[in-house]
Amino acid sequence: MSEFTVPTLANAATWKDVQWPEMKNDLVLRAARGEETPRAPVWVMRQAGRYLPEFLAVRKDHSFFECCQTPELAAKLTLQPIDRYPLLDASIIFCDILVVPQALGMEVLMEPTKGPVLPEPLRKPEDLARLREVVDVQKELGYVFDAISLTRKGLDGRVPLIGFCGAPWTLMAYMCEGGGSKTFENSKGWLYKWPVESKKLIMKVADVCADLLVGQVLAGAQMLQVFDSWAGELTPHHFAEFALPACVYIQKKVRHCLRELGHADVPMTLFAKGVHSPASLALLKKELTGYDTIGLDCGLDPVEARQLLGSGLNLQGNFDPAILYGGREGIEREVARVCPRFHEAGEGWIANLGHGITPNVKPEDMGWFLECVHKYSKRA
Ligand SMILES: Cc1c2[nH]c(c1CCC(=O)O)Cc1[nH]c(c(CCC(=O)O)c1C)Cc1[nH]c(c(CCC(=O)O)c1C)Cc1[nH]c(c(C)c1CCC(=O)O)C2
Repeated sequence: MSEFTVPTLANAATWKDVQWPEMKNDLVLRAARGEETPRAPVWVMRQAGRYLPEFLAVRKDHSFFECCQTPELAAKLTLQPIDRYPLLDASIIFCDILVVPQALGMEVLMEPTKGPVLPEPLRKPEDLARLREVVDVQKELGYVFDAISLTRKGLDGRVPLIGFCGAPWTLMAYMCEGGGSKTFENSKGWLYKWPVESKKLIMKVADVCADLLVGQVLAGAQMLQVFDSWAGELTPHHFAEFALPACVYIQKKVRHCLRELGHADVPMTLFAKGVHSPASLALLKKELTGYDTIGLDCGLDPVEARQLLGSGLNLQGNFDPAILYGGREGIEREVARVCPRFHEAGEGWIANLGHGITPNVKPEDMGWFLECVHKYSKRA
């Protein structure tokens, strides 16, 4: 008996009959499989969002979660950057990591100035009883799957579609804090006060994350990324004890379920932001986590990271998001500086920022950044 339960998904039997448009650009999939590509494929975390006027126009009339939950809107927002920037090599589904706490039964609001707010955070182990015992991802998150299928059609093979989820520790932090935090007093408090219950919570979240990713693949996602945005807040010991094992569990469960469902494997990326200690990076080796690609934030040098991460693993990243405030010359100079570092690091490379694109970036500067990556990432 396997430790994993395959989720019940509406298209578990029918996905095989769907014929997707032929891929015109699969560079990112090739890099994610470890192939050396003629230039680095490029996409940008949070590429569909607040810096785009066409996004703001849609958001004027619809709340954030309404956008996530309405497949037509989510597909439209996902396609906006692809329509605007023909130099993008991947799309990422418009959604949010906080749909998983919602699926577990928690209320999540997106407040204009504060960001996410969870009005009733988990403050003690007894609060775990408030979470749904079993989560039917098809029922709770079927809208994500519908958005994925619609988007894949709308992409018409232009670029691959990435599905994603938040990592369990990052989601636990939101669920225990009730929103963003500077001190992480409640979530880290949990880890020290109630390590056993913390693991229970993290693994409960991990199961839903894995089911969500499996559903996304069956619906048409071609690559997956797990966002552990708050991994760097943990001590290396807690990262190894709580955060990383849950990400590894997700990787194993997703691949197991895809096999059981007769679906081909897909490349998986782990973005553990802020993880810089040599000991922690050494734990991210391919043979230890099973992820194909590791996302680097901009606090790491690609060559140094490669030494610690070992071979057989692709790197993603890691331009400073502030590069986009650097003007045309500044952008070009920095892209020209960073590309050789990735070439020296070797093996597969997917160019990206080291964290999400920030508000107030001028859309034309994003376009120039993409042009520069196309030019300077060419292999000699
Ligand atoms: C931590 C985290 C969240 N969400 C996400 C993360 C992990 C990545 C990271 O560390 O940045 C991931 C995410 N959020 C969103 C996407 C969509 C796809 C993409 O364009 O990359 C993705 C991949 C849309 C979004 N998620 C959010 C917006 C802006 C909301 C709005 O329109 O008001 C978008 C486009 C809101 C959000 N959602 C979250 C926060 C903290 C906020 C508020 C601050 C902010 O705006 O970035 C939680």
